[in-house]
Amino acid sequence: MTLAPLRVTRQRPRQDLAAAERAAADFLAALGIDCDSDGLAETPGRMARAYAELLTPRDFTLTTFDNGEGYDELVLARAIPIRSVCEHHLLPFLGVAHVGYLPGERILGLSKLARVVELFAHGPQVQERLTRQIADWLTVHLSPHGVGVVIEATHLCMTLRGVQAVGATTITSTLLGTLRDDPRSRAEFFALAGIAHA
Ligand SMILES: Nc1nc2c(ncn2[C@@H]2O[C@H](COP(=O)(O)OP(=O)(O)OP(=O)(O)O)[C@@H](O)[C@H]2O)c(=O)[nH]1
Ligand SMILES: [Zn+2]
Repeated sequence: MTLAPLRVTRQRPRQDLAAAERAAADFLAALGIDCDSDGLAETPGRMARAYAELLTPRDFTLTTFDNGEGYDELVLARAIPIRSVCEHHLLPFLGVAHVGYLPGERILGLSKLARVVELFAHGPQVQERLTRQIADWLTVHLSPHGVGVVIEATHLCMTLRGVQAVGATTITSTLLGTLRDDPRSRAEFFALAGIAHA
């Protein structure tokens, strides 16, 4: 097998944690929350660091391999944990992603499917775009015959506040190539992902 390591790095946004901490303190003060008590004194700093962590993806090395053995069955990673923040409220949405592909020229290490999910989950997102970005990225880097991505998530902006639809989950999917066009492959993908599909 031929190794083709590829270091995946994201252009990190300029981050000024001290400014973010001051802004968090102002934000809380504007909402009438007094940070002078012992318990809250460090909170603006924690908020700044927590959001910096949530919004910044980790770099990783992606190694793809020639599909020398010609493996042509579905490869699927089920229930990859997903955590992101919605770009409308900057509140978390949490759930799982099922990511599969029908190998073409290239295959990749199984852990990298979860890495790709993590790469796009960081930063302000909407679930539909996140789903599509994962599928497109795999299509570009693996030239597979098909790609399927399903995300099932709970949005805290929908459950904790607003409409307070506690327990509601949102499912999004992107199917490309054979997984979109061939009913048998599509049904197999949904069956292996454990999703009821008419
Ligand atoms: N399509 C989509 N919508 C999202 C996502 N995350 C949050 N939203 C929605 O974004 C919308 C923002 O609507 P607005 O009316 O501008 O904001 P809002 O007044 O806070 O809306 P409510 O949540 O209904 O109180 C809401 O309907 C959210 O449920 C997502 O990933 N995809
Ligand atoms: Zn939201």
